[in-house]
Amino acid sequence: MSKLKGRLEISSLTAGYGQTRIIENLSLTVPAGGRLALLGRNGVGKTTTLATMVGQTTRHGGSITLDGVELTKLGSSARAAAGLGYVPQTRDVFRSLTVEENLVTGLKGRPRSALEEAYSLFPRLGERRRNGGGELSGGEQQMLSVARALLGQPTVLLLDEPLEGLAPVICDLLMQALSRLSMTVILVEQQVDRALDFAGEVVMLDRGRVVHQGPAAEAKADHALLERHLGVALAR
Ligand SMILES: Nc1ncnc2c1ncn2[C@@H]1O[C@H](COP(=O)(O)OP(=O)(O)OP(=O)(O)O)[C@@H](O)[C@H]1O
Repeated sequence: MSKLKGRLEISSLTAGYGQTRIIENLSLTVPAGGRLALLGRNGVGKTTTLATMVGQTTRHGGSITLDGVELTKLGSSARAAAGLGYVPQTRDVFRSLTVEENLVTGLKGRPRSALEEAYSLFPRLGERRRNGGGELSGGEQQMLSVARALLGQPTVLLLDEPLEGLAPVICDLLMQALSRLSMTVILVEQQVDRALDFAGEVVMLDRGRVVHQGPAAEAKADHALLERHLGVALAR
């Protein structure tokens, strides 16, 4: 049997935009198949952390390895080829292409029959395969964005606020689909309760630095911790 892939290790990472440093000396490890919630108040650097992993920021120091392969020396497309899948906050949907055409752009050389994986994960996309990307609801666009990333068969999936602006029933549907995945996932999310239910581990950021790291279930029960670092009060 082949060894499970997708061990991500970030060590002393400092990065930002040009000379502006947003994340400082950030270290975290996610085991192969692990699920990490990356949480923090607005503007603390969560998006910047994910964007740095995929090579879209200025890195000032530190390393990022995926299964021992140093990613920082690679460009964005080589990182994707190495196994990183990224669903940005902006939802990567081509509005002028149909759902199916959008999905085809994610095939990365795989046969067209692989599209059935996307339709089986999100039957709604199958029903709307001939609709334009611009005609979709916010929830359908998010499904499309996630499904397209998955068609590339990533070993690590990076999700930036996938639930933003979605109705609770659609959030349920999306989280159910995500919980069926077996790869490594880093989830940035403002819906703290859902993120902690999904993840095994949590990392909390404040002003670009790690201020808490530990099991998600313990964090969920520690209301003082959640209040201190996230400013949220979950229902008891
Ligand atoms: N392209 C950019 N150029 C310069 N500064 C930026 C850029 N993008 C973000 N920033 C700044 O970096 C800081 C961190 O932003 P980031 O989007 O990473 O935070 P976040 O934790 O993801 O916040 P949110 O929850 O609001 O998405 C903010 O001060 C933001 O203004």
